[in-house]
Amino acid sequence: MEIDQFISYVAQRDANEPEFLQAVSDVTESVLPFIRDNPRYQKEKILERIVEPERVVIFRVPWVNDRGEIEVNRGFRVQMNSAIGPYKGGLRFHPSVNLSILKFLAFEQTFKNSLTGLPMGSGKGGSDFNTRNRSDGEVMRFCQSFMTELFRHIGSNLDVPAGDIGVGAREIGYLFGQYKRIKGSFTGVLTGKGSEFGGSLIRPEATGYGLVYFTEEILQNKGDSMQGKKVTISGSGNVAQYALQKSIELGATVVSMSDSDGTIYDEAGIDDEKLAYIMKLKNNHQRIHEYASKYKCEYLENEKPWKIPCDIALPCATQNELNQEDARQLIDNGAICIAEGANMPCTSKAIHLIEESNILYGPGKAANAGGVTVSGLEMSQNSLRFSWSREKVDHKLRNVMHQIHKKCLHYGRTEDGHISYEKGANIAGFVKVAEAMIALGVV
Ligand SMILES: NC(=O)C1=CN([C@@H]2O[C@H](COP(=O)(O)OP(=O)(O)OC[C@H]3O[C@@H](n4cnc5c(N)ncnc54)[C@H](OP(=O)(O)O)[C@@H]3O)[C@@H](O)[C@H]2O)C=CC1
Ligand SMILES: O=C(O)CCC(=O)C(=O)O
Repeated sequence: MEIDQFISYVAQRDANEPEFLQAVSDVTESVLPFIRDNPRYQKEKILERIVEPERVVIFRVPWVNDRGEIEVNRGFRVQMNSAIGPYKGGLRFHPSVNLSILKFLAFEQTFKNSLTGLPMGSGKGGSDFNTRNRSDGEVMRFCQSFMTELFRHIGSNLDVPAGDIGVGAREIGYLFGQYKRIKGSFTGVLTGKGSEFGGSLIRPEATGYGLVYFTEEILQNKGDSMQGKKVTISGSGNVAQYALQKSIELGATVVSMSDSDGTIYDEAGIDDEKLAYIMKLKNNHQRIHEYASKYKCEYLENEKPWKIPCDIALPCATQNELNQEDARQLIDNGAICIAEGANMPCTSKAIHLIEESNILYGPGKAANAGGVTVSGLEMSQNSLRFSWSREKVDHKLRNVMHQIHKKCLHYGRTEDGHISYEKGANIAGFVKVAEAMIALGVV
């Protein structure tokens, strides 16, 4: 089968799902030639099966706001693939959430979770609920209503959600509280929990730290490192904050952060004290432009950070935030590496340009796998009824990122001898799930 043929087969069934089609197309480009060389995957129709979620649940989420009015949101859970373990993946609360976005995220999660080497299948869920400008009481009532339906579809051996955009420690706490209340039992049904009630140390830091560990791996493979590099980061949420913290710890200078209103450009570099201010700001749902007023740096209203000259760009906000033009600008300004903290932040055209330009590219499913890795470790600790130290979890995280890098090298060599991390991550993620699906029969 040709790539175009397969994409039109998927497009016929999922015509109104552009983000999902984009993710499928990116993966198919790497995986289809590999399948041609291994015809049993074709005979078993693995690709046709892997793009079809095992189950999708869509539900009504009615709740009462602070003015006593009823509001209604839509809830989703996409249970994508359970061949190698229980469904696992975050919940996103953002007004843009729809089925296409959640299916692309769940699809990416299939390959990412496989790459970690841990026994986790894939899923993703969420709601079009906007947490911005909502009181804690409103967020709590929304989360309770959301879980009042979701609880019947999840379980510690069935489906274990976590956070994503708009779902942090506060939301996970409310969701877990409601699950525990309805079920009357205390189980590890969510990850990213507070450390007081079963959460793993290092989970908040894990995606950002893992991203920088992976970036350091791909640089070291070229005899280079983060030391002394100028880094631009987009976003200012969970992933961005800890990517920044680890980058400065490894000797880099980070000069930007952003939110959906604009970008701050601090040429002097954002140090630990300034980061503490950003954490306080963002964790209180304020805007990043406040930083520019306080530290008297440049604020680029309604702009992304990609025109700022840098060595390394770490997109950590959202999908399709770095397009072909942005990639061109980064390359022309001398960037040597782009590694994805967000899921699918680079458009397909941007990826093609980056790969053709031979600068280093760390695809999200490898580079941001640290978050779900520590979620997997949280599940292990919950099963053991035990908590590991920060050092132990961090050591395991670092080792998983090292192993993911090795898998990318193994499958990522191209005909001209260079390493495509895109190809390597897609094929390495695919093989484990495909083998499990074959072993489990046609289910
Ligand atoms: N949390 C995790 O463990 C993992 C997260 N990821 C991915 O990382 C990315 C960031 O997630 P996370 O840090 O957890 O989320 P947060 O909600 O903590 O932060 C999201 C950040 O991205 C910005 N943002 C969100 N949507 C948009 C948009 N449409 N345009 C511009 N900026 C936007 C937000 O700005 P604003 O405040 O203005 O909304 C905020 O700064 C996502 O792609 C997520 O899927 C990947 C792996 C694991
Ligand atoms: O920790 C998890 O289960 C999922 C994290 C996540 O949503 C992701 O990897 O995109």
